[in-house]
Amino acid sequence: MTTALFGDELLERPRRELTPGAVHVPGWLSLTQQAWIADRFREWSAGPVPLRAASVRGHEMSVKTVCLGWHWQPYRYTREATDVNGVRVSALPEWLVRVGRLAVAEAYGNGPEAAGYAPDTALVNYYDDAAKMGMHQDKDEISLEPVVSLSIGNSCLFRFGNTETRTRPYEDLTLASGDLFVFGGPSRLAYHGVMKTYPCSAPAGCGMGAGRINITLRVTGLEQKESTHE
Ligand SMILES: O=C(O)CCC(=O)C(=O)O
Ligand SMILES: [Fe+2]
Repeated sequence: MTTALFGDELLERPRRELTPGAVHVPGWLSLTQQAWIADRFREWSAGPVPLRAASVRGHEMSVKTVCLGWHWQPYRYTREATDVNGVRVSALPEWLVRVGRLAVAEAYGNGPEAAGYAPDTALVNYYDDAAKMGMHQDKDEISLEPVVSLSIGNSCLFRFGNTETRTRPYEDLTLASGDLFVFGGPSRLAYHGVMKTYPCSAPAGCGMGAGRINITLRVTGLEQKESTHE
């Protein structure tokens, strides 16, 4: 059927600004880009700091995370993964900084904000079929520059709310493989979470046979330079 070949996905899921500064762009990454990033994910997962579930008050999160540039642990950033193996995390690759700039340009237009966007960390989350993430704010960064989110693999039910409470008003939307979501400006500190993922929903060719990955690029606002003597 040609409707499978030329699907209505993008018509059904138009690009949209949910709240001021929060922009969802479905299908932003091509399948080739997704599969290439999925390969990088498998490399990052092996170390120097392996993919792990962070512990919050003694309980492991269901999501597993590997970090680049800065290591996130509840609720701070360090260069060394002191809660895992004490080793320094890999540098944030230049190509991800570039993807971040392209993403901000896509969301807000190709102006000075995009040109000056300089993420210094990436949190790469892996969700198995049971994993979810409760409503939270991304507020361990000093900077209020936008967060850029990229999703690959299975779709999820993403909840994006308001800056005041974990509760309504919020909106539920699907983040599918290849989707871009940028939240900045008045929405930068909005509560958000992943209610569930949809097993077996990943498109063929995206590079993820199972599970979902989400990469968030962020500006920590911590020291600018990586020290050069290490
Ligand atoms: O997986 C997602 O789409 C969101 C991840 C997230 O909110 C986070 O890492 O802080
Ligand atoms: Fe978050």
